[in-house]
Amino acid sequence: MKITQVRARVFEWKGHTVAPTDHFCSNAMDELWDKGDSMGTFRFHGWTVVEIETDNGIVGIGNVALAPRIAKAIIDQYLAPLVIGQDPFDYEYLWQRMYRSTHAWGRKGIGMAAISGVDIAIWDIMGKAVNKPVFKLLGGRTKEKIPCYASKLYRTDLKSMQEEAQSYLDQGFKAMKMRFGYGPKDGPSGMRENLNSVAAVREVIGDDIDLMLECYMGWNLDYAKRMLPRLERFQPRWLEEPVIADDIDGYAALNQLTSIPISGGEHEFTSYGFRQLLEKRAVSVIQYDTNRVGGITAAHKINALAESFSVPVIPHAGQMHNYHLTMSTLASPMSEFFPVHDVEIGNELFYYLFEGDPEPINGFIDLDDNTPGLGLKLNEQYLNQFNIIE
Ligand SMILES: O=C(O)C(=O)C[C@@H](O)CO
Ligand SMILES: [Mg+2]
Repeated sequence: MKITQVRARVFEWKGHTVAPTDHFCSNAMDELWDKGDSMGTFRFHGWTVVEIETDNGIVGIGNVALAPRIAKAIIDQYLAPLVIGQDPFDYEYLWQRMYRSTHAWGRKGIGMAAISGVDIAIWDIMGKAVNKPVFKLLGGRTKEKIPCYASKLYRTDLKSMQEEAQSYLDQGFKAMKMRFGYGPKDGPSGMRENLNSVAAVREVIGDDIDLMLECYMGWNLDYAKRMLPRLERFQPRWLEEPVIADDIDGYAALNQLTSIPISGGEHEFTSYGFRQLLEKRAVSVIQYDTNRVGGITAAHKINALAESFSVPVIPHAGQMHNYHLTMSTLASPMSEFFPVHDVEIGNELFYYLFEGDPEPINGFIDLDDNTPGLGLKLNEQYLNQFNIIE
């Protein structure tokens, strides 16, 4: 079997969106005097869809969620010529070919995200070619079904957050993640706001539900050091990305500071990046996203690495490209799940683009043993609501 064509298309949402309100979610821009559209650091309303065709008619589908127009240009100009004419089963060779030939500029960030999209499509082809789901190619089913946590609870008024938390309980979720709205610039009153929001959610969910806390890199080390002891009484399952992704020593300091596990890795790349995080004991939970970290080929290696350090892997986002990895390793006890709703941040855009993602039932998702590949196809229903760049 040979790869004959690589097609990268950008899908930009032009349909209805919900605008985030002020203090919706702390983020890395909050430290600057002129934050500009700071929400833009994590809001993305476009996606790259990669379709790779083979000479026996199989089409594999991959995706990239970051900087879609740049990802498309990288795939078109650099990556497609490297994989066309090659056997998709040589996935490790093809990964190294893409990684090494773009190494000067591509090993982290959007270069690696573009490689991820191609790699995911290659794994989809392999699954379809042998008529097996991708998780069977990665080691098979290690759990009856995958527990997942509801991930939204952006900072709004506390009553709305409480109602939202209650809705996840009603749907049977046993874990959920909330976002902080305030950071260092907001002083003691912002600290109080942050603590009040956690108290409000805990009040509704009680002590028997796991609660994860997300900073999205919107704090700094000093602020996080002052917040962590104050948060201990809420017993969070983890505190996520308190500082910017490059401050690995900061993560390590915070991870040793209190009983609260520090999580990260959503903005880290390849097994080399994760080896650093693990060796420095910088994170207690690993959160790569397969569509950035280097695809399934890289994520599979990181799972093995994490297993040897006894650090759980709970990938960012969930969604099919991550679920197959979670299903096939004991290193991964759980998945994230973005509730389906109107387009707001962009995380939920995935469901407008693709169909086939499993719906959670009572806080669990399952994968079908008989659906070959990743099990995704383009969702025709919303195609006319996207500006599609060929
Ligand atoms: O789900 C996460 O971990 C994210 O970081 C999502 C992002 O949209 C910020 O909340
Ligand atoms: Mg996160």
